[in-house]
Amino acid sequence: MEFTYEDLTADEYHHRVAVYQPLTAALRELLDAVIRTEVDDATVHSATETISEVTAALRAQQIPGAYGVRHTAEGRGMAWGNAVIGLRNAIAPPLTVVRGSVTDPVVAHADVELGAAYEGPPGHVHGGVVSLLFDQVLGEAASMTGLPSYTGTLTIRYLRPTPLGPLRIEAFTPERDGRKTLARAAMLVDGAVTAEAEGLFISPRGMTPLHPFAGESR
Ligand SMILES: CCCCCCCC(=O)SCCNC(=O)CCNC(=O)[C@H](O)C(C)(C)COP(=O)(O)OP(=O)(O)OC[C@H]1O[C@@H](n2cnc3c(N)ncnc32)[C@H](O)[C@@H]1OP(=O)(O)O
Repeated sequence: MEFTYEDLTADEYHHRVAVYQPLTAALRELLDAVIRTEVDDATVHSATETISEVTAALRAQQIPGAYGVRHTAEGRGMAWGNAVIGLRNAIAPPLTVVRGSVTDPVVAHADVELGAAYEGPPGHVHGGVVSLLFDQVLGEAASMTGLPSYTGTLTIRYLRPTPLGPLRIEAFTPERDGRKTLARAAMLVDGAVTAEAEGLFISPRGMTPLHPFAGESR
């Protein structure tokens, strides 16, 4: 698993953010609209054709596989295809993980609003999506020293259904032992905990440290 160095100036980086963020936001709106629309069949057929044309236009020039996890010389992360935080991934909620310091009581947190695309039980967040969000926030909390850490184990306790809408995840790392980090997190809605997670995150043998993580994920 290789991280990719992308030789971008800060201006080029911000330019790309300005180009792709609105595209992804528009597609995210489209996902929501497709789930909730009640227009007539002819309008749906016409929309399907229009979407196919847009897809063909974007496919005119493509990279061969997945986006990868890129980073710039300044240490800006560009996990833009990531399923949870990806700036170019409309499936991603998207989550912006805010990292503090490893000595803070809450080392990382994220606020996110989940809509119709994340439904499991009626009006509530799918259990797999709850797990997905926890995995990313815990992983980033564990990786804050700059050594990327991957999920070895992840246990979720679903205390009550999590309603769609705004929610917060708070993570902390009570134990760090060499390449292994124990991380815990809570999911909160209006200050009440709906789910808890605990995982062991492990940095693979021989992994090179990246720029120490601070601030917001991208
Ligand atoms: C950078 C931002 C991070 C974002 C994170 C997003 C979260 C993710 O989705 S990560 C993707 C999902 N996870 C994966 O794909 C991980 C797949 N597994 C692996 O790559 C490897 O098995 C990995 C890295 C976990 C461990 O491999 P390796 O470095 O060879 O471990 P190894 O040297 O055998 O063991 C190291 C220690 O960890 C323990 N260990 C290894 N694997 C596990 C495991 N799955 N569960 C519990 N403990 C384990 C070993 O017992 C050993 O402990 P000790 O040092 O006390 O003897």
